[in-house]
Amino acid sequence: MEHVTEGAWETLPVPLHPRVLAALRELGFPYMTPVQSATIPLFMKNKDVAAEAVTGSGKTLAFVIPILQILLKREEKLKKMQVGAIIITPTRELAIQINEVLLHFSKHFPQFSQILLIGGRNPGEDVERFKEQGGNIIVATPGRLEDMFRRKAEGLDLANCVKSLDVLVLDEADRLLDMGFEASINTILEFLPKQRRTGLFSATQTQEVENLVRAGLRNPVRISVKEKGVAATSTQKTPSRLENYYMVCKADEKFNQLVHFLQNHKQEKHLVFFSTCACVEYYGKALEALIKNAKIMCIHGKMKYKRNKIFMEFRNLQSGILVCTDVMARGIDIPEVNWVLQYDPPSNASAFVHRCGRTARIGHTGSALVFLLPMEESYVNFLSINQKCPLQEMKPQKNPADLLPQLKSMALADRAVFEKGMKAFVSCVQAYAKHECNLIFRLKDLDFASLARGFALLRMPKMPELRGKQFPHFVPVDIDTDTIAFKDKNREKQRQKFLEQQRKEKKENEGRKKFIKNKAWSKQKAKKEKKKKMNEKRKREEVYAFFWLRPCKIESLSKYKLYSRETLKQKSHLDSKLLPLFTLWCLVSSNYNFCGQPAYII
Ligand SMILES: Nc1ncnc2c1ncn2[C@@H]1O[C@H](COP(=O)(O)OP(=O)(O)OP(=O)(O)O)[C@@H](O)[C@H]1O
Repeated sequence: MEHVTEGAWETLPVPLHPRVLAALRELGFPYMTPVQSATIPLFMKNKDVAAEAVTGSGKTLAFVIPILQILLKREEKLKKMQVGAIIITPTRELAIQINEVLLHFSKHFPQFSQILLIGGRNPGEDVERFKEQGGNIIVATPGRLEDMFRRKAEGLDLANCVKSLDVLVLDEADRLLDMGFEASINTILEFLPKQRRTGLFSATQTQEVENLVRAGLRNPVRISVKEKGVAATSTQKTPSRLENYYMVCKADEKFNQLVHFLQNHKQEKHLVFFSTCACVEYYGKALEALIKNAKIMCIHGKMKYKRNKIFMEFRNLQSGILVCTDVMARGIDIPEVNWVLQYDPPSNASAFVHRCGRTARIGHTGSALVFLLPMEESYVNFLSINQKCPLQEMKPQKNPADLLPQLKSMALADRAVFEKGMKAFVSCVQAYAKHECNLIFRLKDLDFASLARGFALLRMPKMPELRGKQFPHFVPVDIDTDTIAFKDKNREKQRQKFLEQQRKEKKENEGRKKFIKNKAWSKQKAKKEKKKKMNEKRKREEVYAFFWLRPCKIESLSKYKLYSRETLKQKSHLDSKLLPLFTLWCLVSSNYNFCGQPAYII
């Protein structure tokens, strides 16, 4: 460990509280890491810091310790409901992890209350917990913290509680300050006092000054810490002890290569990253079915309540595979992860660094492997330049077992697998279109047929991105996929009921269409008849209007000559539009003559 730490804690210019030192001894950390020795003295003074250090280099303690020291130094002790420090981090798992690290220290300081505010729990319970135990130190995710500011009606005036704030920390700051969290972070920052210390921490720290100003940093000290033993000129963002590989293979070979790799690394601990939740669901089930004697777990952002349980369970495993999305990309500190496998490259380059950083932490060794399609190979060069992340090539296994037919059989046997595969493929194509490096990840050049074979699809799905395209190299399975039933009897019963309902509605609709069509025709016919009668009536009315001009008894009707509309037009030289007006004028002006002679009726 000495190769990654420098200096004992006692050498800090500002001595740490004895109980902080005691907690560090309990953890077995006699020495500081470079980022800790660089950041703690500055943060404990009135300095705002923007710290950048490689993944797994101890940034958490670099802000947890100063927070405790600052609160211990307060002249006016914090009351129960007064908030002295807030730590914001992008994911629930990371907030849970930081909260645990903090608890290890705050348990030595009973005068400080600490509260975890994250999604996936009942916000009303959070309000009650806060009112009951207070929250001198808050560890939170942005959405839930923002929500808590809006619960004054429930008796929690958080806006008032934070007036005593001394320290704000944004962990994984570049992620928190990007567009995804912009609204929440801006809302939260508006409630916080400007007079405070602010610290930003990340392995890929934001460089935009406006982001630093937005976060409320004043004359921040930028701390960019190298690993010990690495050349000062090195700008590599991944740990020096990380062995980073890439493998080039076609889309319909990737899954077989992945399974071959995992089957040959069974007694180890791996993270396997996919681009979407649906891919995690589909391939997680597939790996579970195809790789025997290995613990395979899945976690992604759309899971509501299982996430925490799965995360804690996997952390305690000696070996196993966690299939995940980027919800596990940043900050997660799982001991002894041997390999980070990226089945899908991440949507942005900084996520690549953070994913790799789940292994080779704090001086341990570790390896990472990213699968690239032939057309994506230039990503290697991009990573080397943009993220200072050098990769070595790993050749694909020659003739690995082809497991795709087994995956197809699973889909034919259970509609749940079939639907998961289709949904995963659609989500993968849609995610591909959103790559930050869209010059490398070009949707228009993607071989959809090969990709569909890699998903073991039974047929190509209907989706806008595929509209009008032909796939001669994709051979669909020759069955009507609507006949594939769910293995789960209840789900199949529901489906059949739904299909029956659809059939009935379709029949009704056809009947309705026919009726409407007939009705429309008959309506049209009736309309024509009506129009004809209307026209005849109008003619009569127009002329009758003259008839009324000369009040006479019905028996004398034969004496009157009835002008037709056309004749009236000719005689009066009036435009047909004006004729009704003229008629009206005559009625109104009781002018009984027409063209200088009494009106006649024929
Ligand atoms: N001074 C130290 N001595 C030994 N181990 C330490 C020390 N400080 C932290 N560690 C351990 O190093 C590991 C990584 O720490 P931490 O999670 O804080 O890294 P990080 O820089 O925040 O990583 P990431 O960038 O992924 O968030 C943890 O297991 C932690 O317990």
